[in-house]
Amino acid sequence: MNLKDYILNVENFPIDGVGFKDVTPLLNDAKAFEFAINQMAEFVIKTKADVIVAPEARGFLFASAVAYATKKRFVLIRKPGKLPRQVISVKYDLEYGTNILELHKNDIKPSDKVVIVDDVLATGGTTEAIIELVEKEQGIIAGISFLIDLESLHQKELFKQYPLQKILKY
Ligand SMILES: O=P(O)(O)OC[C@H]1O[C@H](OP(=O)(O)OP(=O)(O)O)[C@H](O)[C@@H]1O
Ligand SMILES: Nc1ncnc2[nH]cnc12
Repeated sequence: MNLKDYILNVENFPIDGVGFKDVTPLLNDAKAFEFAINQMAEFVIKTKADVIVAPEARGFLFASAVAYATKKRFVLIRKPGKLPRQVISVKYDLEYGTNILELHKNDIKPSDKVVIVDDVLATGGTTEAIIELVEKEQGIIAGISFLIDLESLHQKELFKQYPLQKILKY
């Protein structure tokens, strides 16, 4: 199966100059979604991580399915004001704007082995923010899995110090 057949490029969304990778056709196809989740799950098992961490909103779609498939704990990273208990926060830059991400305090325990799952790697700002949040809680990054890598938007070596999965490259 060629998963690229299920990713649409939408020009000038959400702002002029951005080529937006729309993953909804992949989610709309049960076999394509299963195929993608199985590849991510294989990678997550190899990392021997204890915890899967992912950012809202699209990250949740993939990470919760991978957490279910691998029987791993799932910890949420959310945009500001969404998590009800005490949080730690970081600010970061996106391909289209800036953002803040938050993690519930104590969701990650010291020495937890953490794998980050997300749909798209663009500038890497989101993932860098997640790494900062995890490391503030003394978690250890055991791997990072992306469905899509937009290679022109970041340096080639980005995150190479970690076990890294990039299923589709553009
Ligand atoms: O590598 P980066 O430049 O940080 O970009 C990648 C992030 O951007 C998208 O999320 P977005 O913040 O658009 O939120 P959404 O999932 O709620 O649409 C995507 O799901 C990644 O999390
Ligand atoms: N070009 C893009 N397409 C889809 N998601 C993104 N997140 C950041 N940049 C993106």
